Amino acid sequence: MLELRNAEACYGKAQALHQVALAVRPGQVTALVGRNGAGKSTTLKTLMGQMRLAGGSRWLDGQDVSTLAPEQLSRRGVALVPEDRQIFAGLSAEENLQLATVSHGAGPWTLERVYTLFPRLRERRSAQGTSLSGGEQQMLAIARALMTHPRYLLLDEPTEGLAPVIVEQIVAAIAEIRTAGMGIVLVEQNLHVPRQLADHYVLLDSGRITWRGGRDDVGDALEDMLSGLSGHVA
Ligand SMILES: Nc1ncnc2c1ncn2[C@@H]1O[C@H](COP(=O)(O)OP(=O)(O)OP(=O)(O)O)[C@@H](O)[C@H]1O
Repeated sequence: MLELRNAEACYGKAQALHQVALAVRPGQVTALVGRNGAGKSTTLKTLMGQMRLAGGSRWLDGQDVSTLAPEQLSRRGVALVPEDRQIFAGLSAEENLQLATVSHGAGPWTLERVYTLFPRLRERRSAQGTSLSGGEQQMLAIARALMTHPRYLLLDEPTEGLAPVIVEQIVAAIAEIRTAGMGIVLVEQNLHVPRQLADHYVLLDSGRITWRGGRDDVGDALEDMLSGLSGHVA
């Protein structure tokens, strides 16, 4: 289990997270929802060790890993797919994937396995990062994270701005990864994608968790809370 216990995080003097408690379990998808600026990305960065904890703690499989750097957490099986994807533009799709192999070695995820998950990437394996579409870049970003052999995968708005047909492919891939036992945190601004995947929901507002519930608890109330907060929920 990957956990934050009463996590606090700050940008300079501005506190972005207040007492955030979150547990990510193997084989389950936790959806982190909330409006722009609510603290969703900051929560993922705090799970990944990219944000220093100003208070509280981070735990991985029962061990306090509050002071570990992102590289150390990556080696222990945590991977973040950032909102901007960070594809190496001058490298081919396959070279982007091979870089992860260089840094993390062989393991359960191989080129063959990620190409089976995302057949489009096999077709585009020689294409430069710059020539990939937004959807292909997102698939590549997820595939590259998988090549680090994570047990916990943190996805920051993986379907933002993508065509519905691509969104469905990414949703299907996330569902398959979950079945393989991955613990997943899915950040989204709306409920469309989480409704197809999430076991648990956490609503963030101004850096605080203001609501949490299971798949069966999600109804109009959460929809209303989200639309009341953001005004542009799908
Ligand atoms: N690099 C930064 N420096 C200063 N403040 C930041 C920085 N990144 C985020 N913040 C602030 O921290 C708060 C939480 O931002 P965060 O990006 O975590 O929200 P979010 O829910 O992911 O929103 P979005 O959907 O826009 O990505 C916001 O008030 C934001 O302005």
